[in-house]
Amino acid sequence: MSLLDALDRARALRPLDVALAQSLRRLDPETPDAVLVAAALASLAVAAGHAGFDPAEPQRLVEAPFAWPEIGAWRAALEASRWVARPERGDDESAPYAPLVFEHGLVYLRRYREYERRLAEGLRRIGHAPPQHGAAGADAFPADIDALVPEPLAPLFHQLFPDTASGDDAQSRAAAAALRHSLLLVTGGPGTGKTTTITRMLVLLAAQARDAGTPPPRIALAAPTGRAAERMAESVRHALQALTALGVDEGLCAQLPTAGTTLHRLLETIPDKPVFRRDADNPLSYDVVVVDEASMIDLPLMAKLVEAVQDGARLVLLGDPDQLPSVEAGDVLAGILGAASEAEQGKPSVEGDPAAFPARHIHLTRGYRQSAALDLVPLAAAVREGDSDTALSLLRSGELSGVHFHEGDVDVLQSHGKHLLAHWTALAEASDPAEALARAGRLRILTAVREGPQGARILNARIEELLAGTRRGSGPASGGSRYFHGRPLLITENSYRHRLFNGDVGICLRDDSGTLMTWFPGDDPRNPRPFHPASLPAHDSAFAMTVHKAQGSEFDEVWLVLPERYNRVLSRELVYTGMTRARSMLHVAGTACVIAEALARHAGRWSGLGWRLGESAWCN
Ligand SMILES: Nc1ncnc2c1ncn2[C@@H]1O[C@H](COP(=O)(O)OP(=O)(O)OP(=O)(O)O)[C@@H](O)[C@H]1O
Repeated sequence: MSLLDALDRARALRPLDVALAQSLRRLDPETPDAVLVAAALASLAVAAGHAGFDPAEPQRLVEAPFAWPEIGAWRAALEASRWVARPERGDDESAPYAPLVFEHGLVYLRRYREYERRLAEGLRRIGHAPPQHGAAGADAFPADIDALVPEPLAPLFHQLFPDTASGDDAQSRAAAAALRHSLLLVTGGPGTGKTTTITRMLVLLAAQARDAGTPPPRIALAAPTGRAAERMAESVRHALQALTALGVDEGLCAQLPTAGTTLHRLLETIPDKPVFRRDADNPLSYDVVVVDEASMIDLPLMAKLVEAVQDGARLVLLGDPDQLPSVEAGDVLAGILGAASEAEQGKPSVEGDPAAFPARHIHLTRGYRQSAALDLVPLAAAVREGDSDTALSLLRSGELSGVHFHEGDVDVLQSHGKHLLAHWTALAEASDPAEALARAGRLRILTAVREGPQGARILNARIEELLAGTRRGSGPASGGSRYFHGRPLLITENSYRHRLFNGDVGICLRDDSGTLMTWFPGDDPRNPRPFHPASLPAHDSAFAMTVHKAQGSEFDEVWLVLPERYNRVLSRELVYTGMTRARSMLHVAGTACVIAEALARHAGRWSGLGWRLGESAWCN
């Protein structure tokens, strides 16, 4: 039996992966099995979040033991195949007749290789163009931040960044760099001031335009999910309030947008098409595009975003590189950051050097949001570094304020049901939908997986049962309907018609007439938007949700529930992302063994973006 058939029989491949390989076999029955298997695995790799597949490590995709081709022979078969293109240079378009590309050790589906190439090209285009708004051209990192700030802006700069004088204020450094560079990456953990810094930078740009007598910069604030866009806009509004309180010119502050949008909305989706209205031929009419939660953006979306940024505009990407990468083919942020760091270390100046990747990367480390109630910093650092000994001893010590470890607890509903249930029953007692939504955000169970006893699906079903038990006898309307007063709902697909997006959470409540409606946050937090449950896009209960779905959200109290046994979705990024969703209290339930196994695993992805953006792309 061929390896392809063996993999298919063992259900190691998806039907789509097998269909791709079989179509190549049909078109050319002489196609070697090794090439067919590589095609199927390149397709499977995309579903697992990779851009391509490395034939040197097939077991990273398929754990079960198979007789994989010897790597030298496998590469030789790929190189000789008519189905496999081998572009000479990283920036050459690959031949359209070949469905596969073998490049820099990775086998790609052509479409994904092209996304990577187009993304690299787009990032270079943006980075190399001097920004139309603001001063262009600069030394990389002079010791004196003031040297980066044009003279007339200096007083405002010091008003916005009073700590600049200390010389090591990363926030002012980021803003000063942003004034001069078109492509800026600002990274840091939660609450390190990414949004605050960028808001101040945007005020500087507005001031610069005003001084120059040019129109104010057109600014877009966007994020991959509706919830993340909303949170970002909220942070911008807070930052602006703080600035006006500091005496910063209100007229300048008023020029900044105070609403965010999803990337899909920004780029303007076309129903049932994988392309957007906004693209290279019809670019976005913004001078500055600020995108939050960049770690969540997958390769195709990032490629399309970058292509739609007009010449001379700025692109500012904000994100936390230690969070989970996007579910879809990605780890795009990691690739860009890798190349940006190399560019910084290797080159004193990027101007005029076409080979260097022209991005500025500032990493913010000082946390400003830390609530006195939650001491997460040392634990998050140990998790990020994969140091399970330290993480476990911190968890066990009980010394971190607000952090509770329920070691070995595999059923939090059994052990802490009373506390948890009290929270959910209180949702039904809220005086109005806005209050109920605010209460719903106070506590959330986050799971690593969807299926299994510690998965979101079973936990939600059990919680519904428990709540039905508490409601029994409280009136005829409390019967067995899936939609009951006080049930929080999680939207699981984007619906532009409803303005509801994957990850949005609403709550079912009866209105004044007794009709059960589902309420979702609106533009005005005091006025949630009601929808009839039957009209909603795909949804689930939201008592418990996966860490993946919770990306971009925060809750006062998080219960991070890990599976009893190791599961391959576990990684240090997943644990870090789950923990850092907590604002004031974190509970971790799981075994030491599973935590150690999770922290040993890095959710890294196969991607060629790093080298493509680096110099090697130009001499491949
Ligand atoms: N330099 C500063 N001095 C004092 N407070 C600050 C400073 N920078 C940020 N903050 C405060 O820290 C909090 C978090 O800031 P901000 O929302 O900008 O962080 P963030 O990195 O964007 O967070 P997240 O990743 O959660 O979106 C805000 O309350 C903000 O006012």
